[in-house]
Amino acid sequence: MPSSPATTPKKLTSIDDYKTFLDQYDTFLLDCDGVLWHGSHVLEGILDTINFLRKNGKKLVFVTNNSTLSRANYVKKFERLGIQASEKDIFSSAFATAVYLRNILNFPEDKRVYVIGESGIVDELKEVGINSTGASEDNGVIMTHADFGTITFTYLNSDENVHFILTNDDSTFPAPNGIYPGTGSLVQPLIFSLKRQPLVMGKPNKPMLDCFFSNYHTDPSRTCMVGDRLDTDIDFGAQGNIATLMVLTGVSTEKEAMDPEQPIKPTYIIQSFGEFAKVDSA
Ligand SMILES: O=C(O)[C@H](O)[C@H](O)COP(=O)(O)O
Ligand SMILES: [Mg+2]
Repeated sequence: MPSSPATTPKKLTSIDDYKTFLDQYDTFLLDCDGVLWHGSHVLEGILDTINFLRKNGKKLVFVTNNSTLSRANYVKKFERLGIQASEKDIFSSAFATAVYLRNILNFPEDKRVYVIGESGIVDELKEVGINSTGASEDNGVIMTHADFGTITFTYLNSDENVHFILTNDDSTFPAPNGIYPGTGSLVQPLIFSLKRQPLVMGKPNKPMLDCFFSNYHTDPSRTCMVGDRLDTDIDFGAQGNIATLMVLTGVSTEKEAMDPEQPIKPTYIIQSFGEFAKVDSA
């Protein structure tokens, strides 16, 4: 069950609000899609904000449910977009999935995973010595956002010992020209036909929580999760017992966050993470 502050989120609107907020935290866990960028389009003010925060000694860590790239390829994407990043500061749902299969499932060396998805999960599995394929002699099935054809159904339906794992189950994701169905939406026909629930790795679930908090040590009282989704990013932060800042440049809305019926509430709300660049020029 999500643990979240019952209090009403505080909306940050002035330079003084921004300064007071920033003074409270040393480490920021940054979601990527909908906070830093839409696809490969970096949002306004983000580069200046990142440079300003780092200039002021703040630590930035990237925590994304987007499993399309390995950490190594995320480093290349960050650099291409003008952001310095190293693999140790990147936590993706593909990395959390690989860690889970290796350390928790102790995935058999002689078996392979059937992946529906992109190079991110294939490369991260390879990093931990797990081979993947699209053939039939496998005993694990992982999906990211891609076509969930009948082969997957046949495979998962044939043997209940076949692990059914999702890197993430986001219902949608923010792209440069709109919001599109995410992994969680694309897999519904399979869940309905199989009458079986997958194990989900990404935010806000335990595999991603364990992957981050066992690999990255930070003072929770001086750490803040920044995200665009209430049901993944803000819930992830709440379960990690850290403060949360919701931006309005992605999927969740201020109305949803302020709804008295909303069980998962951010500590703070801001229009965009790029707003903090204004503190530097104030
Ligand atoms: O379907 C997806 O891949 C996710 O919705 C999306 O990419 C989320 O990425 P994040 O906002 O966690 O960076
Ligand atoms: Mg996001």
